[in-house]
Amino acid sequence: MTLALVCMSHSPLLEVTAPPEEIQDDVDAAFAVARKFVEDFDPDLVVSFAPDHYNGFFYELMPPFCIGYEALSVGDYGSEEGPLNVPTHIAKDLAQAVIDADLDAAISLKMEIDHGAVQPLEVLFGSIAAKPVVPIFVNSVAPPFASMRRVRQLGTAVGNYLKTLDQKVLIIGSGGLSHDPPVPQIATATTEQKAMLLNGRHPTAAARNARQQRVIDTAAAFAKGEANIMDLNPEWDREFLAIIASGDLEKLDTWTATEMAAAAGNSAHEVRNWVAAYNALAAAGDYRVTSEYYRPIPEFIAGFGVTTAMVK
Ligand SMILES: O=C(O)/C=C/c1cccc(O)c1O
Ligand SMILES: [Fe+2]
Repeated sequence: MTLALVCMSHSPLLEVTAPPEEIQDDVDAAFAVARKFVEDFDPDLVVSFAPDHYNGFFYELMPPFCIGYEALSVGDYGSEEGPLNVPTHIAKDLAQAVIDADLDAAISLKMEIDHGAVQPLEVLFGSIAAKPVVPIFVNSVAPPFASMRRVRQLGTAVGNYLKTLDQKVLIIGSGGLSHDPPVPQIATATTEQKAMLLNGRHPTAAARNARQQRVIDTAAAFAKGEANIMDLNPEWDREFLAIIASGDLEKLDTWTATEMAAAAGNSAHEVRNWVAAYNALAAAGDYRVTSEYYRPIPEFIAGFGVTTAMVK
C-alpha cells in the first residue's frame, strides 16, 4: 500500500473562459506541479472525492455520500463526456468497508458525475478513462450537509480500506475553497429552479446552455467587481489550508455548515472533499504537504487551491 494525494479547486470557467494570460499561466504552473507529482507516483488506482452540481444528484433523493460502482460523466461545460473506468470489485469492497465502519454511504451502479469530479482527472491524466477510478460523491451543494466530523470519519474509513490494498492509490479531493457561484439554492429557488433541483437530470441543450451562460456572465461581472455574489474570502481559505497543512484535522470538526456558508459562500462546502481526502491519507500515517498553491481568482469564481501530499 502507498497513498498519495492531490486536492484542487475546480472551476467550469477554466474550460470556457479566457482569463488574463498571467492568471492562466499561474494556474497552469500549479497544475504542472501536481501533474509531475502524480507522474512520479504513477498510481495504479485513483479514489476521487468530489461534489456534484445538480447534474447527477438531486433533491428527489440526496445522499450525504455515494460510492460509484460505475460512473458516467455528463459532459457539462465542455468537459469530457462518457464512462469512467471504475474497478467495480474494488468499489464494492470499499463500500462494504465504509458501511462496516458504521458510515451509511449510498452506492450507485450508474453514478452520473460532472465537472467537479471530471476536471481533476482531465488536468492530471488528460482523460477521464486513463486510470481506474472509484468516484465518491460528497454532497457539497444541497443542504442539509453531513457534519464535518462525519466527513472526516468517511475519509478515515476509506483510507483504512485503501491501506489494505497492494496498490499505489492516488486520493483526489476536488472543490473549494471560498466561493459563491450562482448555483440555485432550494430555499430561494424560483418554481423553474425548484424543478431543476428536484430532478433536472439530462436537461435539453438549451436549458444546459442557459444555466451555464448565467455562470459565465456572473464570472465576467465578478471579475469587474460587479456581480451580486459573495466575495471570495482569502483569509478563510488560508486558515483552512493552514489547518490542512498542520495535520490537526479534528480542528475542522467544529466548523458548522451555517458558519462556513456565511464566511465563505454556499459552495465553500466543497472543502468537504478536501477534508475527506486528507483524512483518507492520514489513515496511513502522518503526512506532509509537498506543494501548495493558492490564489483568489474572481475570473474563476474561486479561492483557487492546489495541494499535493504524501505520508512522511
Ligand atoms: O454551474 C455550476 O454548476 C457550477 C459552477 C462553479 C463555478 C465556480 C466554481 C465551482 O466550483 C463551480 O462548481
Ligand atoms: Fe464546484
